[in-house]
Parts: sequence; C-alpha cells; structure tokens
Amino acid sequence: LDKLFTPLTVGTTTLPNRVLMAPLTRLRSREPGDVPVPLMAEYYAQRVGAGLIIAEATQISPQGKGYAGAPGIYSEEQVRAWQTITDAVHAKGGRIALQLWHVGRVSHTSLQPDGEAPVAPSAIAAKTNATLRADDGSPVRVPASTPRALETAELADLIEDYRRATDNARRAGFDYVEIHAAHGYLLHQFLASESNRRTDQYGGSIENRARLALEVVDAVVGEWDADHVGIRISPIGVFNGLSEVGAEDDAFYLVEQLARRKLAFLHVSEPDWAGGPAYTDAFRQGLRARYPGVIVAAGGYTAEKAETLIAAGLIDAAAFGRPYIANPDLAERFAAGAELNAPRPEFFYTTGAEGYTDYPTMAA
Ligand SMILES: C=C(C(=O)O)c1ccccc1
Repeated sequence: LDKLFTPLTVGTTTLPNRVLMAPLTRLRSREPGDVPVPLMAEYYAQRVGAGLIIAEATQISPQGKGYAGAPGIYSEEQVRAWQTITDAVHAKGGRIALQLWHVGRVSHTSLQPDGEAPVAPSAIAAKTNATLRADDGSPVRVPASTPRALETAELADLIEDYRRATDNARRAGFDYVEIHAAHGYLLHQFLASESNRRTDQYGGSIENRARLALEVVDAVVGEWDADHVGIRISPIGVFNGLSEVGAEDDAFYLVEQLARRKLAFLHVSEPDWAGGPAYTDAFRQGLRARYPGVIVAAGGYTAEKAETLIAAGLIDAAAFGRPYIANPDLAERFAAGAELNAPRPEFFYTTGAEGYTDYPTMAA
C-alpha cells in the first residue's frame, strides 16, 4: 500500500497521503438555524489522519435544504460555528474542505422557506425521500415534494448563493470548497435529461444541461481561485431516483469542460456503492484521457482497490465514507494493516455522540 501513502499536491497544498474522508451527512446540526454544534469539532478533529477531510454536504441557502439537521454556510452564525471546527482540525495538523450543496427537488415543503415548493430545473418530483427530524431527534423519511421549475431569471441569484457560500467557507477557515454536482441533487438534476426538461438555454443539449454547473464552477473559482475548488460528480449511476446509466458521452463532455478549468480536484462518486453498475476499465480510461488533473474516486472502496487504481494511473486518491465513520484513524489502520471497526448504521443520522465520536482508535 505504498501508493496510498505518497503525498499528493492538490492545488497549492500537499496532502500527506491519498486516504481522504468522503463528505458524510450526519444530521447533527442545530435547528432552527442549521448551525454546526461543538460535537462536530470533536468528530472532525478525531479524523485528521486523512490526507484531506471533505466535510459533509452543507446547504448554500435555506432553499437548498433537504434534510433536517444538515448544516448551512449562508449565515454569520454558521460561519462562526464552522470556524471552531476548522480551527480544531488545523490545530491537530489536518486539512478540511467544505462541500457546497443545494438539494433542488430532494426536499419537502416543511423544510422550505415559507413552506414553499422545492425548486428544480423542471416540475418533476424525485422518486426519493427527504428527511425530517422527529421530536426525539431521529430522522423521518418522507416522499420528496413536487418541485416548481426555476425561472431562467432566478438562476443568477442561485449562482450568487454559491459565490457567497464560497466566500463564507473561505472566511470560516476551510482549505477548499467542493461543489456538489452529484447524487441527484440540484446541479445533477440540471445535468440529467430525465429531470431537466427545460426549453431555455439550460435544457436540451448536454451543452445546455451542463451550463448551470459550469457557471457555478466559474463563479466559485472567480470568488476564490481554481487551486481551492473541487467538484463532485456521479456519472452513469442511479442516485436519489435519478438514473444516468449509459450516459457516458454526457459524462465525457462535462469532464472535458471541467478539465479546462484546471480545478484542484475532480471527485467521482461511483454508483456501485448504491446499487448501480460498476465502472468498466474503458470508462475509467475515458475519464483519465479527458482529465489529466487530480481525480479522487469514491464508492465502497477498499484500500487495495484504491492502491491498484492509483498504481494504474486511473485515479490519484480515494475518499472513504462509512469506513471513516467507524474508524477515526482509518488511514493509520490502513498503514498498519489493522482490523477495522464495523459502522453502526442505526446512529448514522441521529443527534448524539453515540455512534458519532465514540468509535475507538487502534490505540484504545
Ligand atoms: C449528501 C448526501 C449525498 O451526497 O448522497 C447524503 C445525504 C443524506 C444521506 C446520505 C447522503
């Protein structure tokens, strides 16, 4: 496993290893206000052995919320709360990015400002659930509400929300931002023809369907710079009721356009962790041929799979989700060839310390 433990330069920062912590929704933030809580600083600081921590999906506006307990990055109170988290991670020598999120149609009227309908490229309901919070703090899954289609004139304000969120994340001390364009959320809803039936310049051809994601990338890069910006995509998979199985040409177009932006990293979430088809070597070769920059892969990876694909030059790093939930010292365990703790899914989306900050390290 030597490839996994060789440094990797991402933008202007060199990561000490290629074992990244994937963005993981954990729903521990305080409502009302979508404010990170102090327990989150302990949780992230426990995991500083990761070459880079990509913190959980964080909504850029109240409208971008689809899960009760998910944090925001649109208010000063949230910025201050995130600052304590990035300080805790940096104090222990770690690096941390924030994933900028707008759920689009994967939401519910009860989570939306003034009980409004969620917004999306078209008024097509997602075949998936949104998540509310019961009085005891436990998650309650409800069918996503039918969205309203965004007016063309509203898109400039949406792009401004991403720009402002980027400024807030930089002020909160993050080392990077990662634009969430994967998993059936807003930017992915625009990319996929199944969810995007628009007849304006944001719908129809893949050039039009990719337009919003690329305008968001350009606004975020314009606010910070390319060395501090990544993007997560989930090509040819099935996520949150959205299927792009077979849409390889769409994926290749998007990746070519992203390569021109010379971002810090491209993060690809592979579908087989969520029941979709596994990537073929041909598809991986196709991605690499179009994207010479840093590629981070994710989706049910093991250390061995990551090592093999890094050695083959098809990826540069891997992000680990559920293993990092259960193993704060995952990178150290990989290096030592140690056994891994098993995750306890019953605590993935609850509100307390149990199943969050109480997983033991090897030393324990
Ligand atoms: C932000 C998520 C994603 O990217 O899939 C998410 C949200 C809730 C539960 C699991 C994952």
